[in-house]
Formats: sequence, C-alpha cells, structure tokens
Amino acid sequence: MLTEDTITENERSIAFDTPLRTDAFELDDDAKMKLIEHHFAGIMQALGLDLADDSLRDTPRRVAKMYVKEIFSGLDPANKPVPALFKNPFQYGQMLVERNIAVFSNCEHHFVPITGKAHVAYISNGQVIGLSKLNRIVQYCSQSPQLQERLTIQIAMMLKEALETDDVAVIIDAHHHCVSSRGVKDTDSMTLTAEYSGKFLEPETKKEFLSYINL
Ligand SMILES: Nc1nc2c(ncn2[C@@H]2O[C@H](COP(=O)(O)OP(=O)(O)OP(=O)(O)O)[C@@H](O)[C@H]2O)c(=O)[nH]1
Ligand SMILES: [Zn+2]
Repeated sequence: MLTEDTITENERSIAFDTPLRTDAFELDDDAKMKLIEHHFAGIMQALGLDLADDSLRDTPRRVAKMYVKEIFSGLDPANKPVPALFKNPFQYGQMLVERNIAVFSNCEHHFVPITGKAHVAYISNGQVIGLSKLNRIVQYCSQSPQLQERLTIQIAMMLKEALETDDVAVIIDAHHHCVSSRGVKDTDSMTLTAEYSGKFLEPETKKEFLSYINL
C-alpha cells in the first residue's frame, strides 16, 4: 500500500503518472491519427454502420483528430504548459483560491466524459503565477484518459512544481458519465476528491480553503 509516509515524492510522482509504454512517442501525431482513423473505422464497421453515408464518412478522421489533438493531447509532455511566474512585490502572503475551474476529462475505463469543477489554492512562497495558468494546468492534466483520484494528484503535483511550494490544495467535484449515461445509471451522484499538502494539511488552513469554495 502506497502512503505519503512510506514513499518519496519522486516515487509518488512515478506512481501517479498515466501508464504509458516506453515507445509511446515513437509515432508522430500524424501517424497516430492515421492509425486511430483506421481502427475507429473498424469499430464503426463492426457496429454495422455505413461508412459510405455522407454524415458518417469522416467520423473516423474526426475522432482520430479529437483524440490526438484535443481530448488526449495531455498524454504528450510536449503539450505541457510552461507557467510563467512573476515576482510578488506587494508581498501577498495569503492563500489564493481559484474556484470553479471547468474540468473536461475522460474516464480511462470507458472512454466517456468526466465533467465537473476543480478548486485549487496555493500560498505564495514569494512568487505568483498568472491566473490562467492554473486553468491550463487543470486542462492539461485532464486531457488524458483519467481516474479522478489520479487527476487530482497530478494537478497538485504540477502546481507544486510550477509554484515551487508544497503549499497547495486541489478539490475536484465531478460527474462521471460512465456512472450516469450507462451502467448503474445514477444521474445525480457526484465524486469528490481532494489533495492537500504543506500548510493545507493544517486544520485551520484547510478550513479556510473549504470556507471559500461553496461545495
Ligand atoms: N476509482 C475510480 N473508479 C472509477 C473512475 N471512473 C470510473 N470508475 C469505475 O471503474 C469501475 C470499472 O468497473 P468494471 O466492473 O470493470 O466495469 P463495468 O462492468 O463497466 O462496471 P459498471 O460501471 O458498474 O457497469 C466502475 O465501477 C466505474 O464506476 C474513477 O475516476 N475512479
Ligand atoms: Zn468509466
């Protein structure tokens, strides 16, 4: 069992990487899209769909482009945002909370959407980050086949790396379409995950963060 006490930060980071093969980047994006287009046409064929139909003809190409360039573009570390930090001349030393960041991800078990909100916070160690970069970090981590637990931890790790501080918190409140549109078909349940580190492990700081986000 992995716990924060028994593993190092580096080991934890590897444990929570999205499982990728070592040859994951031997094909370039164009080659990946060609392959996905071919295989997706096979799926449609197996379902009995008529690929000669005007509306369906280009679907394999659309899906391939969407996977590689959009919803799974976060698999490629080349797409990782590089968040610029600014000096903090006004010495803002309180927590900064960005709440209600849209989460659009996809569940790795069924490849259907996970949609919801992320609430992130940090306490500056002397530098501040451009606000939109917090959204970009959430987006990048979301753009892989995901588990909500792993997504939460990956966002926290990337915030720590970008902000050069351990004082970060992440909450995700999300709706899993694999739970609502199929399977158990529960349309109302939401899944809540949290990752706290540094000062956010202290009860008062955690309480202050939670008081801002109106769950
Ligand atoms: N822990 C976790 N589980 C998830 C997440 N997304 C989906 N799941 C669950 O993954 C499980 C996969 O279970 P399986 O029994 O292999 O798949 P299944 O037969 O399609 O299961 P049902 O969804 O119950 O029909 C399901 O219980 C999903 O609800 C996630 O982000 N985290
Ligand atoms: Zn699922």
